[in-house]
Amino acid sequence: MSIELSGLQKRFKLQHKHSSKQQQRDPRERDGYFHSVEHVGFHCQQGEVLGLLGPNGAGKTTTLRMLSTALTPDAGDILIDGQSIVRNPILGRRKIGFLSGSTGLYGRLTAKENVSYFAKLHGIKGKQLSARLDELFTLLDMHSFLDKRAEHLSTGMKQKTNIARAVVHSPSVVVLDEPTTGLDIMTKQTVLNFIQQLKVQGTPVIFSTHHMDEVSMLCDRIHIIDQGFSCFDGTVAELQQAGQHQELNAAFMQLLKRDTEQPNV
Ligand SMILES: Nc1ncnc2c1ncn2[C@@H]1O[C@H](COP(=O)(O)OP(=O)(O)OP(=O)(O)O)[C@@H](O)[C@H]1O
Repeated sequence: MSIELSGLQKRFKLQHKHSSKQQQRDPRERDGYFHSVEHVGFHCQQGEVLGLLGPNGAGKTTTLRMLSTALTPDAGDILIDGQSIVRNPILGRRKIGFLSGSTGLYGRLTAKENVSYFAKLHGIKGKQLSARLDELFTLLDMHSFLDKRAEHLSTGMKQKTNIARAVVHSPSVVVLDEPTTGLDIMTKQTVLNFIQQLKVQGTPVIFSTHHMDEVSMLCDRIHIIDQGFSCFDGTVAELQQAGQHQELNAAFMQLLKRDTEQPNV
């Protein structure tokens, strides 16, 4: 099981014309388009957890949305076990479990009904369904709120339900966009343990984060995107070396500083 992204590009047509020359322009705004992702590529193998890092607006969510097939790349390809999910998005939806920041739950349905509903859409039923639900509800510690309607769930309960929903069909690859944002310490730990469990099972996991503690705890490799470009790929030790700091936040900032000073390096 492996996933490989190469030469990804995505631009969005701008609605407004940028007028004043004094207004500071983002270098990615050109020819009436905003070039969110200019050149991004990385891979993730079986049993590997890849942390996707980058400053706000770098292009992480746009990249992950292409991975989830919600957006079609303008250029580049995404291969799962050698098969293109850009050319075959239905295959992509089956193979990838995607948690986005804005995944909505059906407010009138309970947590359990929400997850079951998505399982049934993937054709899971009967004993297989009950076993899978039970496994996920235990791993994500959801039993205490399964019968509450989604509209009455707390942020953490909603996030656990969203994660269960995203992975209910046992996808080959799991992609999580900032899975721990807004969670309390215990809920965050449950989510991190869940990612660790996926790793143990051999499922490649790609997740975006701004938290270096999660990176050092979980990630086999780190991929950094800056201003739409892939600018680093390596282990935690390699990031420390490249950024000339043991402390990961400092290494990250040093690396980006150097990267903006020498854009072609
Ligand atoms: N539909 C769109 N139209 C125009 N610009 C867009 C669109 N979607 C994203 N962008 C721009 O692309 C850039 C990258 O956005 P993206 O959400 O991928 O960043 P990010 O790395 O996930 O940031 P954050 O860490 O803040 O979540 C941003 O400048 C954003 O404003």
